This record gives sequence, C-alpha cells and structure tokens, in this order.
Amino acid sequence: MSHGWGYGPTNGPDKWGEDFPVANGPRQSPINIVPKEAQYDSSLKALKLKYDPSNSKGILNNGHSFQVDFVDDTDSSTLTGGPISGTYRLKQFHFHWGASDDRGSEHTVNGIKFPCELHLVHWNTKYPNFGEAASQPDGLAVVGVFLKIGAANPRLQKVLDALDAIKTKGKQTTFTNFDAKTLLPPSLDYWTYDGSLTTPPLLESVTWIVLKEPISVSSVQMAKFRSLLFTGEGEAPCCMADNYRPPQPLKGRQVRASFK
Ligand SMILES: CC[C@H](C)CCC(=O)Nc1ccc(S(N)(=O)=O)cc1
Ligand SMILES: [Zn+2]
Repeated sequence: MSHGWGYGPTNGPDKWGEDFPVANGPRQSPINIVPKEAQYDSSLKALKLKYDPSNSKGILNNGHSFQVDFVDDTDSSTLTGGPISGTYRLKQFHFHWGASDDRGSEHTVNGIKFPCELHLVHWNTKYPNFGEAASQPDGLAVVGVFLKIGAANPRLQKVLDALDAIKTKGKQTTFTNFDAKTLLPPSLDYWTYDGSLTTPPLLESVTWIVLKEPISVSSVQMAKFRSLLFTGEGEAPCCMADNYRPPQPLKGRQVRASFK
C-alpha cells in the first residue's frame, strides 16, 4: 500500500494482507467467541491486575485510535495469573468503536457486536522491552473489555474529557494519575486464546484475555469517541469511527473459559 493502513475502502482490513502477509496467518485476531464451544479449564488461574495510577503518562491520538500510555520501566503496573506465566507490564490502553451503536467491537460473542471494546496491552518482562516482546509468540497479553450501551460510565469520563485536546492525528497531552483498574467490570471471568495484534503489523504474539462481563457506556459518551478525527490538523476531517477489524478464521484454535 503506497498510503498507510487504515479502515477505509482503499486501505482497510481487506487490504492489509498486501503489506502484511501474516494477515492470513494461523493465529489472527479478533475472533468470534462462541461460549458453548469454549472449554472450561479449571487449571486457569484468576487474573491479577495491579495498576499504579502514578504510572499513567499521556493520551495520544495515533490516527487509528487514541491510547493512554503508561510508564513501564518498573513492575508497578502488571498483569499476572490468568492463562499466562510470569509478569507482564501495562504499556497502554486504547479502544475500538463504531460509527453507530450497533457495531464497533473487534471480538464478537455468538456473532454479537458491541459498540466499543477496550484493550489493555501488556508485555512479557522476560523480554527487554515492548518492541522485542511484540515479536515473540508469548510476548504480549491483551485484556479485552466490551462496552455495552447503558447508563453513562463515570469511570470513562476523565478519558473522554481529555479527547478535546487530542482531536487530530499526532496530538497528545499529559494524562496523569489515572487508575486503569476503574475501567474493569466487577467480574474478571474471561475467555482466552492465542492470537495477534488486530492492526498492522498483526504480529502473532498476543495471548488474548477477553472478559465475559461488559462495562457500561452511554450513547452520549459514544458520540464523544466519534468526535475524534483520523486526520491531522489542516487535512480534510474524517471522523474516527469503525476502527475495528472484523473476526478472523479460528483455524482450529481452542478458546478456553476461566468459568463454568
Ligand atoms: C513493535 C511495535 C508495535 C507492534 C506497534 C505499536 C503497537 O503497540 N501496536 C498495537 C498494539 C496493540 C494492538 S491490539 N488492538 O490491542 O491488538 C494493536 C497494535
Ligand atoms: Zn486494540
């Protein structure tokens, strides 16, 4: 692709394989989760998420989504337990959402799309840094959380209120003292499977941990996500929405459940 990847008709998910052949690989993400076909695995441990609010650094519009970045030079914000062994450090979280409330999530459940999906991205500290980890089959662990339309979620508001400052591609601003734990639902029951990054470079290095319980978001809050732009300052504006990859072939993979 002469132009960078994106989500439009000329550079979207159906075209990514031209520049990133792994797009058709054996462990691509997202997938459709069919709970009845997921195998309960009693050996799966409880997820342990320990996040230090003082590690949040900034919030960035990267032209595909927006992300909140964390200081990851110590083990102060980590994921342990669950399906993984060792310690994974929180690097960033970001979202994927639709142009309307009927779509937007990357993973689906029995074919159902949610309006939005949160991804908390962690890297395995057995590797020296995120970039190195991203190229290893056990390098990354991403916790996915569905957002469902309901009451406005006060925990999201601080994030949404920062979006006016990062409307266009490349803009970033400081974003400190944010506790990512407040974005998690009461239950940490999860499905897990071996997958990939859901955007280029689509590296097959992600242990996916998708929570069964969604968190709430209101339609008004969803409109705030869509006020961001894919485009840079001074370019013809294009609303940031439908920044999700559709489900990919399972190719024989097992999806395990941490709950009955
Ligand atoms: C080596 C650098 C790194 C690959 C590029 C920057 C990066 O972090 N990409 C990324 C992170 C998470 C996801 S997802 N949507 O959670 O699967 C998708 C893409
Ligand atoms: Zn993502």
